[in-house]
Amino acid sequence: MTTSHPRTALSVNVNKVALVRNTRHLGIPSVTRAAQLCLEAGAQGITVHPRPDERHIRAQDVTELAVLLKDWPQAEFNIEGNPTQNLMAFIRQVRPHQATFVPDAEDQFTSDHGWRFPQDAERLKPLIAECRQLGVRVSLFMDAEPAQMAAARSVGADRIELYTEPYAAAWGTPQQAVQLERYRAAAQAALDVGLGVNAGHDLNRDNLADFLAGVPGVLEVSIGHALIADALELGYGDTVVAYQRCIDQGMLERNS
Ligand SMILES: CC(=O)[C@@H](O)[C@H](O)COP(=O)(O)O
Ligand SMILES: NCC(=O)COP(=O)(O)O
Repeated sequence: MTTSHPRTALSVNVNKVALVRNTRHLGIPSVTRAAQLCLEAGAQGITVHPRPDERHIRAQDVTELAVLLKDWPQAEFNIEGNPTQNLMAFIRQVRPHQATFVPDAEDQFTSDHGWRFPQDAERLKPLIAECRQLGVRVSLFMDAEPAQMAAARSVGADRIELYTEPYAAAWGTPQQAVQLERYRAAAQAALDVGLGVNAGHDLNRDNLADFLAGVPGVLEVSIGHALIADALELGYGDTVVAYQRCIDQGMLERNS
């Protein structure tokens, strides 16, 4: 499966749709319906993070989304998780476009840090190699540390995903410019060693444009928590359109 996107791609993370669904045995809201509506509105991809405790995305959701995405050949399926826990079984079964490796513990509240090198190198190398043999691109969830990017490349990753919570927490405060500079430098270091750059965690309609205006070469943002919260008010379609406008605004500012 191949994808090409001229602008930063929006991958909608549907974890939180599953979280609400799982509080009853009625199958609503539907995860596949949410994904379909987001894709119809112009989202370029769907992200899930099936955690080992299945608190939100379940194995069946991954299978059903993979079937849905066959009707959307230009859209990307991105599965996130820890490859030393449950992620690799999904990758072997579904062969998504992208696997995002995240170093979460089994009971992690939410993702809160990236891989660390050299500590994580040896256990990641064979898992990255296996994904690439399966035709699956690998992105490593990373803190905005420029010095870590060469090591991420040398273990065989195609891309990194910058963990954006520290930027999101600083947005609108005097620390915003300091954080943006960290992310700019980390993205540039990644680009310099041949890595593609993704970004995600706590991005929202307020902070997204400034991020893309300040950070070079972002190929994809994956956004879930804030986007699904917005969709409760605006509906999936209008929400995706609103996030695409933020992306366009950020890229316009970057290029002007
Ligand atoms: C890797 C990342 O930043 C997201 O996957 C985030 O961890 C979402 O997971 P939850 O929806 O379980 O918080
Ligand atoms: N990779 C980040 C992601 O998929 C969504 O993170 P969030 O927007 O739910 O914080």
